[in-house]
Amino acid sequence: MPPTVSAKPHVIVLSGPSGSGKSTLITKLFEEYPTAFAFSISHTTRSPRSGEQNGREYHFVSRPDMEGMLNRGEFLESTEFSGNLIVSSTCSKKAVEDVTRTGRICLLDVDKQGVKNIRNSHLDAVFVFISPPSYEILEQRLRGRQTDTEAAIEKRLKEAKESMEFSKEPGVYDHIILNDQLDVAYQSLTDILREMANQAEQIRLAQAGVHDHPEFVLKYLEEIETLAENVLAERREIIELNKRRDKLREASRAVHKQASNVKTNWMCLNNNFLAMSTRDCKRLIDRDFDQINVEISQAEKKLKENVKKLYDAEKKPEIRGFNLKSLSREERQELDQLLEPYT
Ligand SMILES: Nc1ncnc2c1ncn2[C@@H]1O[C@H](COP(=O)(O)OP(=O)(O)OP(=O)(O)O)[C@@H](O)[C@H]1O
Repeated sequence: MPPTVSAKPHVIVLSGPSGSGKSTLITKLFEEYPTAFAFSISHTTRSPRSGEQNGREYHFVSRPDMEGMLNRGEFLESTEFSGNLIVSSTCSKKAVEDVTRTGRICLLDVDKQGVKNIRNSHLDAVFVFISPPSYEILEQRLRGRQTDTEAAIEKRLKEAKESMEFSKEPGVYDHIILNDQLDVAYQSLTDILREMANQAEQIRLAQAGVHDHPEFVLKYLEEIETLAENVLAERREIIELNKRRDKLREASRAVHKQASNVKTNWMCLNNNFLAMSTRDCKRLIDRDFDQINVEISQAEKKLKENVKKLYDAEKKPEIRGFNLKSLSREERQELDQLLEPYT
């Protein structure tokens, strides 16, 4: 029997000033969860551009049809570009349903008016505001992107002020994510969305009917295998780094233990033997030690992330346990001193 899960619609409304990093975060989200999220397809009264297909980039509709839909209240929000009489809607109710029915989480990237309209629409959604660290940094990012004219930047900055004020109103947003360090902001976003993404995965699995679609199972197993291989590779890397650190530790002990009148040591570097003063030897070993400690903590962090991805895919609960970290140079020196009488 395929798993049974509630098909509760999942919708995320993402909003924030232009340049606050919505697209950057969404791109990362699609990379990590390639199938869990999707945008709804908007309706527009403009004509298709070359290469655009009806129902893929947009639902292309006539102005009277669009007005009919607007009058019947079929849109959650809409925007009118008055100059050329084009009406675009980022989300018709049906377009949202088309996404959620497939078990995917529907992402809506809307401005503050869109947020207001959707809040009033009784749609069951999570509202997330992406905030830049400051107005000045927002300006720098908009300029750095090099996609807008000076006039467009001025307009975006003016609107940013309004939307940042709006975000402070109580009851509008469920979460406000400060996008200062991208990784930290992304982590906050995925903390909010992970549970929803996992549920969406289960809904899709249930709807795909695993018995009727063996290719779905195969794809899932391949995904698990790739994630498990990443975990193994990272573990191997940590073992190798630890071996190198043990060798350095031995070398450090040997240098510290030798008689005080020994001034020169032979160091083996990449198959070459070099004569070095004891001071330089110690300095080199300490530097390598610090470097390897950094590499080990980075590898351990990556291992944790890879294990988490694997567990997420397998729907296992998060592991909680010891948080082992490498000894600092000072801690190692103290330990060496303590162990001195026994070595
Ligand atoms: N945390 C960050 N640190 C530094 N630069 C960032 C960060 N987040 C995003 N950026 C950069 O800021 C610029 C604007 O980001 P992005 O295009 O994702 O914003 P946006 O909110 O999607 O804007 P729009 O609504 O106009 O599409 C991009 O050049 C992006 O690389």
